[in-house]
Amino acid sequence: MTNGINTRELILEILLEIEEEGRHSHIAIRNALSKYQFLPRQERAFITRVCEGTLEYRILIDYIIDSYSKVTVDKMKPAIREILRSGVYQIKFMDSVPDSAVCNEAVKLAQRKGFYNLKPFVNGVLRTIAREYKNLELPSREQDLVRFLSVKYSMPENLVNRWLEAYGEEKTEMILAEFLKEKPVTVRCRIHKYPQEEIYRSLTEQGVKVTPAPYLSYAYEISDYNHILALDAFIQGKIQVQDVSSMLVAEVADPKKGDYIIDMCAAPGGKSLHVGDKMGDYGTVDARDVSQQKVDLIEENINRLDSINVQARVMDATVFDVDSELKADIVLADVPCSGYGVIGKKPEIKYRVTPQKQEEIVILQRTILDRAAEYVKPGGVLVFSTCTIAKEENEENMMWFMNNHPFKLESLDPFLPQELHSETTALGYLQLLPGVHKTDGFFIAKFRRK
Ligand SMILES: C[S@@+](CC[C@H](N)C(=O)[O-])C[C@H]1O[C@@H](n2cnc3c(N)ncnc32)[C@H](O)[C@@H]1O
Repeated sequence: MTNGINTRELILEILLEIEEEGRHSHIAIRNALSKYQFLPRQERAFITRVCEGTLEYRILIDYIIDSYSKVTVDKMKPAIREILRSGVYQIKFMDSVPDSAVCNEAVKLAQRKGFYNLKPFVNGVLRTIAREYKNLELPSREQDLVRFLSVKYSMPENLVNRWLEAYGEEKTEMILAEFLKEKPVTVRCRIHKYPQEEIYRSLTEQGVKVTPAPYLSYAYEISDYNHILALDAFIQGKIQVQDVSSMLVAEVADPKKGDYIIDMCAAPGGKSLHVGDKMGDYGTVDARDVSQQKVDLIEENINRLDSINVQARVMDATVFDVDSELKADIVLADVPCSGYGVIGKKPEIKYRVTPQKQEEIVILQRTILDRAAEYVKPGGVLVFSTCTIAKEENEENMMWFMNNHPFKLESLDPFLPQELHSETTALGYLQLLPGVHKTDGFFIAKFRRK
């Protein structure tokens, strides 16, 4: 309890918002924490870790609970289920909290939420688990590889199956393990405007731990700070939060001063602002997204970065815009996708995509690619990207695009660091896999109009 706020209750509220109302975890956590700005850093870190960890390890946690509880997780009331899940997460993964404290807090919370009768149940299940979980065996790897990987790495079986098929056992296990590792935040330094040493100094003077990010010299990984909104380098628009994989899009697009660039799906503006920066104060980036709410996010970033060559507007990328026909030097199609590449940062994604939704996503992506193709001027470039590792959204869409539009793939190698060069990058595309590469899962293909 701090300043009248009960930490466990806040955790329960956040988890219910994510599980019951379908809110994205990072948004639910951010909203809750910004309501209670006065919470000390340690408490904020605890709340964030328990919420993220409970979600990340949900399948393993449910396997543990179901092994010791008479009532299975799927039959429990949502609040009791989340109290138990977050309790098991703390017992299994957080040495800093004594098991007895976890049990006591969970029982008190159940009572406060009106489940007086269930106090003995919560107490019994958690105390048994605390005593015995170390003896519990995982499903047998030899008898059922998919189930084993699913429980060990908390990944739904259908996704494990698909990745085993696409990438084989070794890479799949690397990907699964990587998703569970904690990730630092990556930022792009706006070196065209501010010397990198000045940015480094500003961050470290505020106590931030700064380390070089992989692949790009102007990217840093930052940690050990309370709130990014309080960092001078952020407030002054000297840095932009962005994964290195996403920064590679602007590298590959290779804009020239004065280019006209259409970003079909731009919010919150990461790639638009990056290509804008690469053109100095020249050229125009026409940053579009489907709703005013999304465009507001782009505008917030344009204002913070004081960018003069990026303009945001509402435009549905599936609808043909006659005024854009054959006009753009570069079109960015960073299409909506299943997001499997960023499961490490947004763990709820793994529980949400169904086969039907997967098919709908591919149809939407192809519609946007059809429109994007129409806006590229002869000799111009289309960069297609996603933050997923699903083949149907990446390589299969790329092949489909080549068969249906007068474009050819173009090598990415001149724009990528040597260590990312491969047979496919020489052809014109790159599939980044978490654990195999040092970034989120991400796909980039570069096409030039014939
Ligand atoms: C992967 S995100 C884009 C990230 C962005 N390019 C960046 O680097 O910050 C995909 C975006 O597609 C947008 N979107 C979804 N459907 C769309 C449509 N029909 N037209 C335009 N944008 C759409 C979503 O609102 C979302 O902002």
